[in-house]
Amino acid sequence: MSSDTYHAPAPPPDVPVLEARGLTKHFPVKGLRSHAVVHAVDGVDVSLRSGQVVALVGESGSGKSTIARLLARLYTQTSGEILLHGEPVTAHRGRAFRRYCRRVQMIFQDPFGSLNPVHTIRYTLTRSLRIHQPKLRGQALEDALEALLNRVQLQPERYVDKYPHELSGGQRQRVAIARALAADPEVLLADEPISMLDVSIRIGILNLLKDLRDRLGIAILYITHDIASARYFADETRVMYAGRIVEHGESELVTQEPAHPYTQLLVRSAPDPENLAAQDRTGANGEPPSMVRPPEGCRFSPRCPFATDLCRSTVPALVPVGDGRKVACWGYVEASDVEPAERDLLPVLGAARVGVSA
Ligand SMILES: Nc1ncnc2c1ncn2[C@@H]1O[C@H](COP(=O)(O)OP(=O)(O)OP(=O)(O)O)[C@@H](O)[C@H]1O
Repeated sequence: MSSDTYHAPAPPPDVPVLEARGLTKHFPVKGLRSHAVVHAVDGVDVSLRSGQVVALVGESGSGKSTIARLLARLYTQTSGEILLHGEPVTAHRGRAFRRYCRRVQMIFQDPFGSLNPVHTIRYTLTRSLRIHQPKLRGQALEDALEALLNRVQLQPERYVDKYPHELSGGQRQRVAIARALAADPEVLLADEPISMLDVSIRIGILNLLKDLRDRLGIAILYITHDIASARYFADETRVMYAGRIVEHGESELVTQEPAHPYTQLLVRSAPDPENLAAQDRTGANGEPPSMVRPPEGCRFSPRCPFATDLCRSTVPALVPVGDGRKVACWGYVEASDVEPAERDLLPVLGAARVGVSA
């Protein structure tokens, strides 16, 4: 990165920098003599815009990391499209692929594992700068290295010659972010970037990412199981359950007035979102479903206290519920929008609809 100002080509305002449409990934199940697959991601749409953070929230195993890896082109999708500035992305190797990888960088959960312990910070960052900006030489390379460390709020003279084991977890994650910035990316895919860090330093990393969003105009996909951090950090929140998006909208709305019974369960179980198996006050209970044989219809229906036969048999589409929010739940579908025979099967969510116009 050669200066403080964002100089990637500005997309037209209504074209997302990076977009996924109907993204689907099925992993073959190894060892079985069948065509069984893990339905990790099914028909997911995501749009990332310059200077915006989108949070992807859900329990472990809901498919969040698979989406990040598909967008980073570490996996090939089973179906669906990925578009960069509105252009379909198809390359898996060669120059076009390398150009895509420069624009779309990933930050991993584990800053301990993602930095090579035998190299200094200078080596790691200089190597990344050389790969992504090969014209930088001599003093210009030194200046870029210094700018990168300043950008992630690490004093160059203090940290540049240190090894990863001499840094704290938060400092290591800052170096990992600096390495991604060396490519001058337009998109950062941050997969649980704070979950392995001490609680006391998490906010500092989120504030750094916010600063990159605001000052460099970077689009950020923030993957987390912690819906409270999505409220703090993300402009938009998408809630995933068993490979599908069940609700999305402005983070403030989704986190303060959750509409989908699963989002309500997530919000109620914060700050311990992994502890969802016990009976919840809404009556939702049980475990996430098998992803090899996911339930027909709404995948949340086996756990949902409001589920009817319609929920158990037919997948609900994402329907608008006002203020730009969409929810995939039969409880929000207007009776006039379904066949007369199905009207009696629409679930009545009662108190679950609080805060959302019917
Ligand atoms: N390479 C793979 N081969 C087979 N199955 C996989 C593979 N990667 C992920 N899965 C399965 O796909 C589903 C979604 O996994 P994924 O890691 O995307 O979920 P996640 O929401 O990111 O969970 P976590 O927060 O635990 O990382 C899980 O059932 C997982 O076991």
